[in-house]
Amino acid sequence: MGTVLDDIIAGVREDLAVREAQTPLSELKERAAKQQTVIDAHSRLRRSGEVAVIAEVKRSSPSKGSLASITDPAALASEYEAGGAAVVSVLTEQRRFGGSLADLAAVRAAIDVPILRKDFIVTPYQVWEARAYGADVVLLIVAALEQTVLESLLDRVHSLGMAALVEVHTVEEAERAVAAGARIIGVNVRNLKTLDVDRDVFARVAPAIPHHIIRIAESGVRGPHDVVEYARAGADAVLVGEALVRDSEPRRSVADLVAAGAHPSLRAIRQ
Ligand SMILES: O=C(O)c1ccccc1NCC(=O)[C@H](O)[C@H](O)COP(=O)(O)O
Repeated sequence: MGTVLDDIIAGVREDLAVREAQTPLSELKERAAKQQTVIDAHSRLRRSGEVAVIAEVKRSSPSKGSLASITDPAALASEYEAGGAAVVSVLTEQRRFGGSLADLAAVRAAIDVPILRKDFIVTPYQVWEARAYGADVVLLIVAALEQTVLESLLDRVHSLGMAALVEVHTVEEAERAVAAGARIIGVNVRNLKTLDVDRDVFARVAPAIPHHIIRIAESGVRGPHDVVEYARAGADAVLVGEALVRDSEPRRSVADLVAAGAHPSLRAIRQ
């Protein structure tokens, strides 16, 4: 029996085959050429003395089922932007997360901060899709990719002027990400094979990531306290989904997380 991650990727590949049959790569490239220039995510994610917040648009998940209906993803993303999010993450996987490329396009039309296409990217076609629908950053999950595929996808992303959030869960995966040339590494404290969340994973894995690489703590943020804990363990940024989509005041909650990450007590640690 496959892991949750294997099952998700099998579904992603089936859906991808349908889209590839419907939309030739040449059409995606034409659409990509009409997009505004890629927005630089690096400079937004590493600000001296501050922890950046990546706020996620996510309707459901394998671990929690339905989280929020999110009838207007653009309106939610605008709230995140107004609250001070450095980057907005949009889940585009449909089967397990309820997302779509239409969500990505709608969010792109509404906000000016960089957008992360959060999906299970296994082919260059999906990188072109991300750019064609307005993303500036894509997620590459080390556990889902052979090393040579990871390296060639990273090259494709960088050649388009985009950024890649290279996601790891173990020290070994972090070493693979560094060897592949990752410039941004996210430590997901959720094990994508078991779905267990263990916030201590970040502190164990982060030391394997050199300081010139941006370090992001992904998952398990419940409020400002977790931002501070991740910052103390070396995070440049945090990625937050569930806590924000379930919140009745997402703008204020993002602002609270941003304020926690900018607290003067963290400056000494982060400079
Ligand atoms: O969220 C899941 O259940 C999940 C399962 C399998 C693969 C990926 C999954 N989630 C993606 C993420 O890692 C999160 O959306 C992201 O890090 C935010 O996490 P959280 O703040 O805990 O919602």
